[in-house]
Amino acid sequence: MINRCFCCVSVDDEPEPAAAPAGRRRYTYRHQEPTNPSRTPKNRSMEYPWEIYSLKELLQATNNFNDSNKLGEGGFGTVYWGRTSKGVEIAVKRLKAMTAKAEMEFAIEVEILGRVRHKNLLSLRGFYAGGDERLIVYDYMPNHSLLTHLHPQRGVPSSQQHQPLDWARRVAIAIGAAEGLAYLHHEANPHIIHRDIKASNVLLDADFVPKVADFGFAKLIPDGVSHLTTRVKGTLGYLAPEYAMWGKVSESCDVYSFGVLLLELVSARRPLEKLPGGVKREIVQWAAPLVERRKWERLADPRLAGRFDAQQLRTVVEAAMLCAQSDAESRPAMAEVVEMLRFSGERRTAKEIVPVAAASSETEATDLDDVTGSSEPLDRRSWKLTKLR
Ligand SMILES: Nc1ncnc2c1ncn2[C@@H]1O[C@H](COP(=O)(O)OP(=O)(O)OP(=O)(O)O)[C@@H](O)[C@H]1O
Repeated sequence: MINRCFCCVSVDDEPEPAAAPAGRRRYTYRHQEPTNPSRTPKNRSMEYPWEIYSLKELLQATNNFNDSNKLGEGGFGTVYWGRTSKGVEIAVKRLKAMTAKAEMEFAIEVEILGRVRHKNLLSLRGFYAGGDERLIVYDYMPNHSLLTHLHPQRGVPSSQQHQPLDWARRVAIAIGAAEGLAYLHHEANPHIIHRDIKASNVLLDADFVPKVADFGFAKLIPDGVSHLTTRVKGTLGYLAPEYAMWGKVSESCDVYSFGVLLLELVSARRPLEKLPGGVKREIVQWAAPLVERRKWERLADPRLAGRFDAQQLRTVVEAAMLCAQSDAESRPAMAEVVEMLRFSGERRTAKEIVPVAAASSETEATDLDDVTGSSEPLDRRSWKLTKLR
């Protein structure tokens, strides 16, 4: 059900709350995010400022939604770059068609983004809703989505493809995105499940600070409810098994998707690969045997050419594998993931990172020893052991 007053939209698409409040863990993770008092909101009834734009203003800003302003296209809309009369760069998502589904996405996005603010979440600047036109205005992210930095972009000449992200940047992106998600799960009130965590929904600002975006599929979780049963939305390759099969959605579905995203970030492999013969392989299936055999270096993006911190890589991959466990109950909470990743990020500064390619080929011959030797079970206990080493 959508309440169509967009300054107090309430959204509820066919939830069936399955109450299991007993034993629900509570986390005290807090981010330090001062709101900017210098901004004068047009809407003072909201905790966070956003504006109701006029159509004229957004037409002017985007040069009448000119094709040359197009940033990209998603399932529900096309996104355009624009500049406001005050000189601010914006991204405007224009809904393609006024279907009930599209309007639902619009309402959810505006509702959720209007109530959250965090350095790692894409900020809502405002919206326009009139006639058949639905427009959402965001901060413009000059470094586009993480996806464009990990995989070659179709139709883009090789000279214009992004340079590979260096290791320090990848770790910082992992930590930032985890913090944004932890805020949604543990701090936002009510808690929010994103439901579509993937590389194209992590945008990068001018300093490559990651911003989790695209809340069109998000769910608000009433207090005391551990999961909801709902129609499956999201993207193949990132879906937690219990969600894909039974539509059971909880914060741990996001944790699973985040695990897939971490593996993608480290390896630059697609979450779902088509093997010769048409068989599809998930990134977790690709990574698991390498993790079991402790072949950490083989998990790294070849374009890094060995320039990564091997210990840090191992910690990030371990965190990813914990997140992407098929048993939802065994997955860590995002607050724990943040802790694991922060620990890995603090281990070394970028300057200390030395190429390990030579070292990895040297260790190849002795790698087999690891299979029977010092391998520990990969669980939270093993992560704690790693941390203590
Ligand atoms: N604030 C922004 N700044 C810069 N680029 C953006 C911004 N918001 C979206 N984009 C770009 O616009 C394109 C379309 O985004 P959109 O969120 O509509 O779809 P998507 O995430 O690519 O696909 P899907 O609909 O499956 O989620 C993406 O390439 C994205 O990188």
